[in-house]
Amino acid sequence: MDSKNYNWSYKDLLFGVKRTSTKPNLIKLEQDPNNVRLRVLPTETPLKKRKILAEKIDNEDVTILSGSNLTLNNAKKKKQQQENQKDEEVLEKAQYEKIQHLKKLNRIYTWGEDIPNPFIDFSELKLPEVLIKNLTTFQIKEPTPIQMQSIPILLAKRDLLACAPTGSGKTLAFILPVVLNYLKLKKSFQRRLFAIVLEPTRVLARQTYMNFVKTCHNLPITCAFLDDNRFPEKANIIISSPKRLIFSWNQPDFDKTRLKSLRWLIVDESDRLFDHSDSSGQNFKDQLDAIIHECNGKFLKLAFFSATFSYELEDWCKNKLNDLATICIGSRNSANSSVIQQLIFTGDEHGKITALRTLVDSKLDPPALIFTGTKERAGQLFAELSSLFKNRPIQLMSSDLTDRERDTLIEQFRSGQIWILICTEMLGRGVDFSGVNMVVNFDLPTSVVEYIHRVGRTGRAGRKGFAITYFTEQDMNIVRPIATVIHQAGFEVPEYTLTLNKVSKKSKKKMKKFAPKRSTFGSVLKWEKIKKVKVKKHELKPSVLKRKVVEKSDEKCANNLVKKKKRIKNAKKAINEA
Ligand SMILES: Nc1ncnc2c1ncn2[C@@H]1O[C@H](COP(=O)(O)OP(=O)(O)OP(=O)(O)O)[C@@H](O)[C@H]1O
Repeated sequence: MDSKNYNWSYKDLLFGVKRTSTKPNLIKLEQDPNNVRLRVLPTETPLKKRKILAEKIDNEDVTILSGSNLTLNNAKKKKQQQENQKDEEVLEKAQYEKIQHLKKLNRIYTWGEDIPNPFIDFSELKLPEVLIKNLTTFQIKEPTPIQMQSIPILLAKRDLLACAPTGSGKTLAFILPVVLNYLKLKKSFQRRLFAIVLEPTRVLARQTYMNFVKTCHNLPITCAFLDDNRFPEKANIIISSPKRLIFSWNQPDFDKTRLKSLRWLIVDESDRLFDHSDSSGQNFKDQLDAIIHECNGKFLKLAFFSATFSYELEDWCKNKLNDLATICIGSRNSANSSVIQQLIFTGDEHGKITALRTLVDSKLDPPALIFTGTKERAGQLFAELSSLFKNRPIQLMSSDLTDRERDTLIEQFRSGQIWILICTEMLGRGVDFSGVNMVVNFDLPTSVVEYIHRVGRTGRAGRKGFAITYFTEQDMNIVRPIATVIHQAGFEVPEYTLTLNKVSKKSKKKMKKFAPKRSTFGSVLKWEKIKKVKVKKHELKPSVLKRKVVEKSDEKCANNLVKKKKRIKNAKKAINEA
């Protein structure tokens, strides 16, 4: 039996490639004329019935061995066994080749011992009816490549490090196995804390929480989003930022024994978490160590997901975890292949405004996200575009807004009420705006990782997207890596950008802390005017400030509010003096 004789047919999916058979794990033996399927009848079957059956089954691949035929001598039996073993080996080989072929087609690369095979169809997971219904409601019919591979690994309860492009469905790739593993628990264990999902920001934690809620609709699972300091009492799955989680554990009424039952710790956007240093100097590695120290249950498993690969994270996982499985979909650190990318030289900052104006006037395909390097520049650009295009719904997302205002803006952008959203790195990662048609990098991102995530806000869930990146004379020392990524994805870039000097380690480090200095553009005064109005609107009276502090019962929040108030006061003073 030669596996090459199999004539599998594959169909292209939104994300990947799938074999068309509805029973993917069964090799169709009938396709090979050399195959013989054996059917053994018990000896007690009457001779008459045996004869009738033999005549009835007019099928070459079925041989009926009657009871009397089973009285083979030992030599014949041995031969038969050898042949059976050979057949099994051939079948195994065919199965192995089929899986390898499927992995190759979907660009699924794995490392680790005994990696479970990817699945092809959700029906193979034997999902409960309710779950199937929930997925279908959200148009989820076929698994994406990361889901094909990560779900079987997590169902096998293995530690995992997974890297897959932006918008490729990583969230569901951990939600589904966590939910399925939970549903498999004995009823007596089902009332306990089962999984914690860590997200780098509140916006992302809320988004992932919403995805859990949608997936678990009508299922006996309680999910909670840790938005204040209280660790939810009855939740089975908690979604939080690491900082907020640690803070909630430090509350006097927190019962640490609850963490003993924890089975899963999922870290999303994991490379950013490893990279990130907050103002207190504490980085995520320390926070994660603290979290793992507390969650030291015997059965705890860890899974890390990200769109960009970090060697630091890989080293950490290899050192700390046993029996780690690693997945990478496509090439490491490359932009999503559904996005058409363009790199445009504009000379200087005024050139950028001219180019953007032409773009908005002619071929802007809303909804669009425009990224700037700092929140000040985002404000200036907002002022500039709002005065140029008075009738277009343009908005500004800024860290000065309250959580609620940010949530509202995101919802309005998702629903199409806002056409152009100007923002900073704050929305660069993880946020799922599945309908975004265009991303404009008004300011060149300072690293390839930043570029990949920003550009990944479009071209999600298999849709096409378009990304334009501007650069000026001032960016000549940092443009090369980004030009290389765009070029490697098969798009044209100005030839000279590929041969410019490499970015030194020192300036890479510096750029992580401070945005590159850029000349101003348009009229700064316009933004100052708008800001003044905004400052008035958001001005925090002492009574409001006090109430907010009490509401949040969070000393740090209070400090931040006081600092914010001081900043606003200084800004007002500066404006008045000017
Ligand atoms: N199997 C599927 N079929 C169709 N759509 C899917 C499937 N899985 C996920 N999606 C959709 O794809 C979109 C992107 O998914 P998700 O946000 O999980 O991407 P991601 O890989 O986490 O991206 P990022 O790295 O940018 O965070 C979502 O809108 C989600 O609903």
